[in-house]
Amino acid sequence: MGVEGIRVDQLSKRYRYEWIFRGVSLQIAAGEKVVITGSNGSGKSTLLKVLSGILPQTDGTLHYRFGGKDVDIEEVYRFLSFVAPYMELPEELSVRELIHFHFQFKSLLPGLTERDVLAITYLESHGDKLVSELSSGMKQRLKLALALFSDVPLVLLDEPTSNLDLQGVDWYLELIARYANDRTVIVCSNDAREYAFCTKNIAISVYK
Ligand SMILES: Nc1ncnc2c1ncn2[C@@H]1O[C@H](COP(=O)(O)OP(=O)(O)OP(=O)(O)O)[C@@H](O)[C@H]1O
Repeated sequence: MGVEGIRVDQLSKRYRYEWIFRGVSLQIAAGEKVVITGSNGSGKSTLLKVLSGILPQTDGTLHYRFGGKDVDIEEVYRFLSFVAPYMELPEELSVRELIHFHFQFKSLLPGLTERDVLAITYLESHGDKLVSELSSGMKQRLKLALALFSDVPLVLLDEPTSNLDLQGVDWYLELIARYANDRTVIVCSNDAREYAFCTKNIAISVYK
């Protein structure tokens, strides 16, 4: 029986002739908090996308085990939520509609309601606004809340505090502490504040 979490063996990714990372082997246990660090353009987002199953690797293998079962790479999206600057929200829905829509596909964490999601994101008075009408910080809070309030074992966060002010960063850290305790979190970041809770560091430069 495998260990709960993610196991990666000799993972490599190349875009045309450019190797982005080579020979990444690691084990991420269930509940572990991991940060991927590296300079701009070093491959953090690429590694996160490969770990999520969105992007195919060039070489190597990925094994996922969640809820006591091995999970196929094609099915892994069901077990994760993903926040990234390059992932857009549907702009034509209202905030309330988007929350309702999202939680038809992912279960809400037990004990929470869609109304709680609005309240916790401080968007109660903006529920009828279109997503396109939100400020960039409001959109980021909404993205983070949809991801962290989804009942999934794996949360992937690429630059989670982009567009957040200092208060927003504190809000995000509280959310992680309160709702992500028992879940695996992988953060791509170069901002120490947003990964202070991480206990394992994957430095992309090691795999060049
Ligand atoms: N779809 C693509 N096709 C070809 N090359 C790509 C593609 N996506 C990314 N790259 C290249 O892969 C390298 C790593 O990009 P990536 O976005 O993973 O870096 P990053 O560490 O997340 O950067 P940043 O800190 O700026 O967000 C860059 O050289 C980039 O140009």
